[in-house]
Amino acid sequence: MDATQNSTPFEKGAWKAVFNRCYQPQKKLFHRVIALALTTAGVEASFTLITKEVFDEIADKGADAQLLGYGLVFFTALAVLVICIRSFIRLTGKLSMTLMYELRKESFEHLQSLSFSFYDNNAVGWLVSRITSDTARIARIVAWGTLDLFWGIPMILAIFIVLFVLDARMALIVLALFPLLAGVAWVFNQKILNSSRELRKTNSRLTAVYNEGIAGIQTSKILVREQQNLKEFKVDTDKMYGLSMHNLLLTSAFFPFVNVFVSLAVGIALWLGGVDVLAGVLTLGTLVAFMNYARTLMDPMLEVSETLANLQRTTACVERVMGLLVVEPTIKDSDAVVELMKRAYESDHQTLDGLENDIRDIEFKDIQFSYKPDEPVLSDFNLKVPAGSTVALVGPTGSGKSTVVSLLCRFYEPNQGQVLVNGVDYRDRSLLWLQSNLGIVLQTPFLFTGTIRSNIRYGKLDATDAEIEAAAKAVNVHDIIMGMEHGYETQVQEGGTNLSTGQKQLISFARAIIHDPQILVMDEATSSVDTQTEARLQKSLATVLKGRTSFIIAHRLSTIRNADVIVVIEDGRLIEQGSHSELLEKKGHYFELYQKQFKNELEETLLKEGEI
Ligand SMILES: Nc1ncnc2c1ncn2[C@@H]1O[C@H](COP(=O)(O)OP(=O)(O)OP(=O)(O)O)[C@@H](O)[C@H]1O
Repeated sequence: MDATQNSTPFEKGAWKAVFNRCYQPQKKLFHRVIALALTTAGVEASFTLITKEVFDEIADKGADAQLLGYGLVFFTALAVLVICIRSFIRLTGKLSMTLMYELRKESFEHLQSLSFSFYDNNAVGWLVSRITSDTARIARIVAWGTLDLFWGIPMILAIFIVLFVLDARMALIVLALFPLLAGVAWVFNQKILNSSRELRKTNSRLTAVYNEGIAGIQTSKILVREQQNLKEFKVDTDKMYGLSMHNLLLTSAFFPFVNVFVSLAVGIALWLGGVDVLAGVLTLGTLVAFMNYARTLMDPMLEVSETLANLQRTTACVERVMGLLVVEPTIKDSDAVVELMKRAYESDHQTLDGLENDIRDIEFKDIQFSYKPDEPVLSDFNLKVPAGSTVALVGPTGSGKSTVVSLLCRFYEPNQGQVLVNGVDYRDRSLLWLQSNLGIVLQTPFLFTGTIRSNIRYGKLDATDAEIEAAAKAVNVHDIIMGMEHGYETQVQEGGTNLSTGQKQLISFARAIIHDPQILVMDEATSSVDTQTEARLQKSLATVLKGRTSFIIAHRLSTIRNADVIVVIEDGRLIEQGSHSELLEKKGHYFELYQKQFKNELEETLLKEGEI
């Protein structure tokens, strides 16, 4: 199942699912919040009854009225109320934060397990919103909504019952007004709901404009787009302002309306009750109780209707987050492999799946692959590589070179055909075994926030400092790191903005080889590094590639020339394969490519080497 921006697979039962997920691990906390909500409702409702008794006592006994007992009960109830309020604020806050943490952790862990194809369909910004704002909203509404509903509904019921017990006729008259109030409140809520929805949409657009404006500031400046950006930004901010004002007007009209309405109910109670008190059929205490309850009833009613509206407003968030959590990774270990891994674990086998660890050869056999149906990217792709060889993948842009290495790394799996490791389909081996034997250097190096040391350690979490330095030395970046003020402890800023692309590239190279992978995948990316870094990379390459099976998307002639096998790909097909001299001799596609693309580079190199 796929959770894309445009569709959520969880249309029904999303609330039930999210509530179960939240409730099960936090049962105790939920029960405590519910107990506090019920106690608070009971205590609050009892105040009016105490007042009634005081009035009746005074009306009955005049100056002889005994009020001390009532005072004590009143203060005890007050003390209990204060303790309840303090406790529910603390516990509901704790519940809300715990739920948010758990939902975020679960979503994040789940996202990490998903396959690349999932990320092809879901933008990063959209996913970040799900993990941050949606989870926070859900946690808040689940925790505080539980409190409000378990306080509000029992309170409303208790007041209804007391009013009927006190005087059924008056209770009916006062309560007859409430369906009207509920109707008007519903209309207001719908209007506020619609305008809030529109407001949120505009806000998302505005955030996107902000993001683009800031992230793409350099491009905007170069293209002199600032004025246009400002114009677009103004349209959205004006709309946001208008919608916010509309929302404010609705809300500000709603509360005075509610107040007028409640006062009307209280006035009717006063009028009818007053006549009855004068006629001696109603006690003064009961009249006061009626007026108080009619007023008090408003709070739980408003709270419950607000909570229900919030639940409705949050349904879309719940569907999105739950939709995300039910997406299954498309690439995972089969049941048979899981069984193999279980047996290997029990027998303490050296590899995760109990099969041989040393890679002897890798073969792409009759591979057909497409990212989207009916748009083939690789067709009839066949290639067998003995261990220890360096394979250079060359070909025009978009020909399928990166796709070949994505399939090798099992980021995607072939639609047809097989990738065989030692003659065994890699789907019959543990995914973790394969990926822990891979070292990857991408075209655009990515470093995490943290120190340079921790970034290299990502490649082998238990690496010692000596191993980290050895890896850095192997790729010729040790002296660059030592030249920095804080050496290996230098902090890498978000996105590695305080390092040059070349430095990032070399550090990610050290990270890729620290765990001594059997297979190394490299996107050479000469375009993004300066000549000095290129020279460093070049120097280290011979040592690093030794004894490994390497797949290099090669841009540099020197790498291509030194590769054991050059594979020429065009339109997703392997059209030529051989060593540099073999392919030149053949005077085919590689020769043509060489003439067009690499000859200038070769001449420059030869000039440098003084050969001509
Ligand atoms: N994630 C993806 N989803 C859909 N199509 C993709 C995806 N990645 C690549 N493609 C398409 O597959 C084809 C091959 O792309 P690939 O990146 O493998 O080519 P390449 O030879 O590595 O190109 P370059 O040298 O420019 O990096 C291209 O048409 C590309 O648009």
